[in-house]
Amino acid sequence: MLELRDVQVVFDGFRALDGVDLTVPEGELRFLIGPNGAGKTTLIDVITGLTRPAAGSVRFGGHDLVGRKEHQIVRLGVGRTFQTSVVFEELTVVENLDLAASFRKPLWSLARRRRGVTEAVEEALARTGLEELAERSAGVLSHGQRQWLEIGMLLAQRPRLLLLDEPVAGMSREERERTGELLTQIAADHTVIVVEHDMEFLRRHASKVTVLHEGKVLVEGSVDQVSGDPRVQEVYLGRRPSDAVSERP
Ligand SMILES: Nc1ncnc2c1ncn2[C@@H]1O[C@H](COP(=O)(O)OP(=O)(O)OP(=O)(O)O)[C@@H](O)[C@H]1O
Repeated sequence: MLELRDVQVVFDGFRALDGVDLTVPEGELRFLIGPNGAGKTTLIDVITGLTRPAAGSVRFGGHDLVGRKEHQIVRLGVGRTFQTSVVFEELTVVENLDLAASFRKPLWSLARRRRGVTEAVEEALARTGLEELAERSAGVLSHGQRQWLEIGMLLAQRPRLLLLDEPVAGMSREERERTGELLTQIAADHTVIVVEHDMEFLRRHASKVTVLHEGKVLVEGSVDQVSGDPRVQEVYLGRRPSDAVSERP
């Protein structure tokens, strides 16, 4: 379980997070939305140790995360994707997965490792449906396949909590659908937090949504509750039209 209490992040006097409380039980697929600058990425940065909060607590699986280094938080089972790609284009799909899997391991185990594909890599390939492309260079993947590879790289690190930043951005309709199914499958045995703007995607795949606004949790609930809430409609007015949550299909 992930639990944030009264988390504050201040950049040069500006409150990027202003008292965030958030509880995500184990095995939940939680979506995080909010207008530009609401604090979504900052929230992920705080959980993963990239940004240290000025106040508040972040607990995960019985551990206090505040003050820990990023790699220590990875070892506790927290993994994230970034908006920018971390895939090595000149390596194959399986080599990228293998490299990602080795990040969490101590050096001695790498030195002793047998040749061949580890169980974690095998599993990541199967889950993301990339088996057929395992030996292809990552540089030739389509945009969607590359995003799945990044999710696979995260899975290969065997995290318990996955934080995904806009995983369906730029994907085709069909790729978005597959990604939605993939996230639902992953959430069967992981806790997953997804930052996503695409309301149509949320309607199809989200059960619980947290809306951030000006560094605070504005509303939390089902997609229907959230999109029907006048406060949510108000904060999205005049912003990116694609974010207009009042639109109905
Ligand atoms: N390192 C930083 N230094 C100063 N200000 C920052 C820093 N990081 C973020 N901010 C500011 O904090 C606020 C929240 O930013 P954040 O990136 O968390 O928002 P977001 O909800 O992820 O937005 P977006 O949808 O645009 O990605 C913004 O006003 C941003 O300009």
